[in-house]
Amino acid sequence: MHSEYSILFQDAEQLVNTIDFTYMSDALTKEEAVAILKKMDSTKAQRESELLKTGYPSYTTSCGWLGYSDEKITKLATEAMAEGTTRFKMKVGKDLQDDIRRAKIFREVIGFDKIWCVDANQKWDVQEAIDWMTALAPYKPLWIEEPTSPDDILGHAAIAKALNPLGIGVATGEMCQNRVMFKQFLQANALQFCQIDACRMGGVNEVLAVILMAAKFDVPVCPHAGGVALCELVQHYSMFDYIRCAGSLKNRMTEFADHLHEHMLDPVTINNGNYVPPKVPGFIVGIKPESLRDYEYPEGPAWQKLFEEGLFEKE
Ligand SMILES: C[C@H](O)[C@@H](O)CC(=O)C(=O)O
Repeated sequence: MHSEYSILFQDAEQLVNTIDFTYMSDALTKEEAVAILKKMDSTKAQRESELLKTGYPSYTTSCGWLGYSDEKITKLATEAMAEGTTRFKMKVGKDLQDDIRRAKIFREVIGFDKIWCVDANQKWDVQEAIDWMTALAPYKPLWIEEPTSPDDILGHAAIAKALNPLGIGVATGEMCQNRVMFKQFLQANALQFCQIDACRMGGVNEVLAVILMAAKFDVPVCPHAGGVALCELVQHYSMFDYIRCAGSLKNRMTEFADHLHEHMLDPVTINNGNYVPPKVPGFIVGIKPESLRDYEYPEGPAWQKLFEEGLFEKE
């Protein structure tokens, strides 16, 4: 793995020099970042070999999308457990009684020994989020993701404070574009799970800054990956975080959304609920030429079929 992750195995000073610390020094200084990396150096090879053996923990969102029938949730969660998955996320926020019923189904299928999280995708106001999650607390969600506006840092802090006694953390970050926003979330104790997104952040350097800040605040990084090719990209960050920054897998897991991987040149592999470290060098995602050809708008055969079936009208 070392060859594929060479940039991530640079010495601490070299790696830290790739990060812009402007606006960050009240949360993490360059010297603190170097110290975090150096502290992990002596044991990083051991964590690298562990990852190569067992992989990195994933959680699945693919069983709990809004609109899935009770039967579909039961079927998919049962199948996921049979494949070794022990961490799950369910979408919430449309109807409370519907969420309570689906939460009950989830816990009946997976039990209370598995990790189960919920995601509201920015649906609620602050007090509404607190009330709604209080009603779901008996089902023991590890976190509520995006409970309110992704820009409302103080709102997230109020929700986190109110839900803390119930053992529910706040997760957010998929809409966060930069290190300054994450800095404030961390300083305000407004998130307990840091969900960097590989494509919404301003590049590798920006993500490395947030991973190092999260390590300083001892906040687990659990990357968002519920979109096209995000799993393929973000797995690298999780493995870097484990090997060089956090050094722990406690409450750390990377989202796995099981769609569209068949179009990737090097699709992610999940084995027994864990991401298998990629073997292809580089931080890249390639889409198969045949997929690009078939889905090119509007002449690609996939679009032509949709037009013929009347599902879409050609503009
Ligand atoms: C599919 C969208 O990107 C979004 O619903 C994914 C998401 O919020 C998540 O996976 O978390």
